Amino acid sequence: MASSITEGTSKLQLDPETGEIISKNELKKRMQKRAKKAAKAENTAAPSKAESAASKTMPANLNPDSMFSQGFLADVYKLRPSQHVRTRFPPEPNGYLHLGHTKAIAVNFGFARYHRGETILRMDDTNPDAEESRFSEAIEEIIAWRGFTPHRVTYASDNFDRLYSLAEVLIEKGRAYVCHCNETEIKIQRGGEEGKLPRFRCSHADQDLATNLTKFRDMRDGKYEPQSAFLRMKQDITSGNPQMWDIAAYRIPKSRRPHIRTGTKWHIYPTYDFAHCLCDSIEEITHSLCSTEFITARESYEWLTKTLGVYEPMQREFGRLNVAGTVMSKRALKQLVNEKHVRGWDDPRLFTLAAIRRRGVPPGAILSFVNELGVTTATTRIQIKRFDQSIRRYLETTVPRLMLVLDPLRVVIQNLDSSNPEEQELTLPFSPTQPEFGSYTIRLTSAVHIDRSDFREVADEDFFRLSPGETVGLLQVPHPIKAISHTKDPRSGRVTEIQAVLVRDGKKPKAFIHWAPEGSRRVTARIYKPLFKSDNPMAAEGGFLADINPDSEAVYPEALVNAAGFEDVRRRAPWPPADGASSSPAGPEGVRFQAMRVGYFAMDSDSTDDDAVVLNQIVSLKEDTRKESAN
Ligand SMILES: Nc1ncnc2c1ncn2[C@@H]1O[C@H](COP(=O)(O)OP(=O)(O)OP(=O)(O)O)[C@@H](O)[C@H]1O
Ligand SMILES: NC(=O)CC[C@H](N)C(=O)O
Repeated sequence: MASSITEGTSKLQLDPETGEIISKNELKKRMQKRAKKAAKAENTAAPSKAESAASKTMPANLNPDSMFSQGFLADVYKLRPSQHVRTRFPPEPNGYLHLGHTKAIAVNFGFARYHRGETILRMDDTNPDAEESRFSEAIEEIIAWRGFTPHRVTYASDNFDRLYSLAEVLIEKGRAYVCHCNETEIKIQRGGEEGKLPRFRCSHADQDLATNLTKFRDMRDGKYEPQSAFLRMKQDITSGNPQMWDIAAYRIPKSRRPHIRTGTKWHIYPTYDFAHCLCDSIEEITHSLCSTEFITARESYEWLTKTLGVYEPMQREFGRLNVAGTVMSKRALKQLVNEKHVRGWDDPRLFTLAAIRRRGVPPGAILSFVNELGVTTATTRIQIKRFDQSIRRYLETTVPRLMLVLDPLRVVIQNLDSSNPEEQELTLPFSPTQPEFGSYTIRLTSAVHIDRSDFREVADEDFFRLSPGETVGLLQVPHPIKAISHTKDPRSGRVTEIQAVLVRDGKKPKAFIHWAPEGSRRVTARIYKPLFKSDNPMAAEGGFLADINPDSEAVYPEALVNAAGFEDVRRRAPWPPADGASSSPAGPEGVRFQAMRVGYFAMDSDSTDDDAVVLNQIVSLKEDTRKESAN
């Protein structure tokens, strides 16, 4: 009995346009009808539709190695075919990592793994004004969640003593000087406002070595006011590359804020341009892979290691990953959090990695998304829906299925045969295609709950679900039900209950709907839409806050899910079982499932130990084409 139900329902298909679960034949008919209609409307397809169609046909799990075995990253390796590859991922601990960073993580960790090398996670902590320990802790933790294990975790500040000595060496080589010019003076030296006037060096560049050394030591010893002196590298002021115009190596920060690791030990801090390449050199990085905004910095990177005669790593740049329809800048995120437009840095509507994790996206899905995009030197700007589509594809075969009724409406089945256990005890598979996921039991009770949207008070020939006098299948139940009457709340006019019967000898219904038996577990379900209305919130009229979509979160506090099935899914979490998250303890978000006809869900961290379960929708089951412009 159970197996015949399983077989029967595995032939049912989701109508991607209406969200209904219908028979294969019915779907075929509908598809033919739509194809005819589409053929008539030829040449009218918008580019965004073409993009989404292309992404739908993309294979779910590309060979993860192809990113390294061919194309840009293979060429990078050929430029320096090292025996022992060592890369680094160098975030500044001044905020939370976001979706864009996943590309840099995948590139650096993946490149080293592919070449049997190793990756250092280096906190680029050269600016005490902006950095906090909580960010470096969060970065370490989220990298572990992504499934990557750094060879070592280092800090640029580990090398502060060494960097200081190298700065003195640079002075001794006559390739650095202490300068006291202000911003306006420097601008003039660099060709004026428009950069068209002749460039020249200031008189400080002519100071002798001893003066420079003394002044630099005075800077170190706190004898200069903030911004009254800085160490400049003596590069090539005639170069066409502004990164070679005697850029800063050491500075005295404006605020005297203690450093997260070295406290008040230092009055001076190395700049990115001085510290980054030298930390790469000290750590013997072979391939320093970063995003393309650092291309112009490559010349000074190479100049510095060469001039100092230290080990020379190779820097190469890949295109950034930008996401349309959201904000990722730290300043904007901070404002959204501080002004409580969202629940926090990990609000599932944001694109920080913490938010993506909380939403329930598995780390494996992120990797497969980056693989799909590939790596070149071109910037990739993706729509949120492309990311969602990739996650959907990943989850389709990796998580179990349950039925979740968001907005329950009670249906009394008048003629249930309680003496016939076969009619009541149903065994449901967790997946129609993955028998190893197993099954769970559900009881067809004399009253069940369906979703309010699956009932219409007036029958309509285009509505295949429940309406008076019409039949509909309950997913996995052998016989369909027919609505015979319903009651309403006289004040609100809302339908309160439906009376129905099982139709034991009728035709196969055209559509099937999900349901929950009496005694189901009540949960709160949160459904998300994009947080912003436009594609480019930062450019929106009135600023990004004015662009917030007021309907970005819908909460269903009375949702119902079958208790036994849910408990089993929860007990066996994380789903997918081997998703790369093994180095980090499984959080509530590992409890993932497909709610049939509704979407993919994961348990939220707001769920409490006393069993109040909150669910987040990870992604809908299909792209929401009604809100094309908002995603
Ligand atoms: N959108 C992105 N796409 C690809 N790589 C990125 C992106 N943003 C940052 N990276 C890379 O991640 C690494 C660490 O970056 P870090 O956090 O210091 O950058 P950032 O530019 O300050 O980031 P943010 O976007 O948060 O301001 C760098 O190598 C950088 O090239
Ligand atoms: N070269 C790089 O990877 C740059 C890293 C550096 N933390 C930054 O400012 O983005």
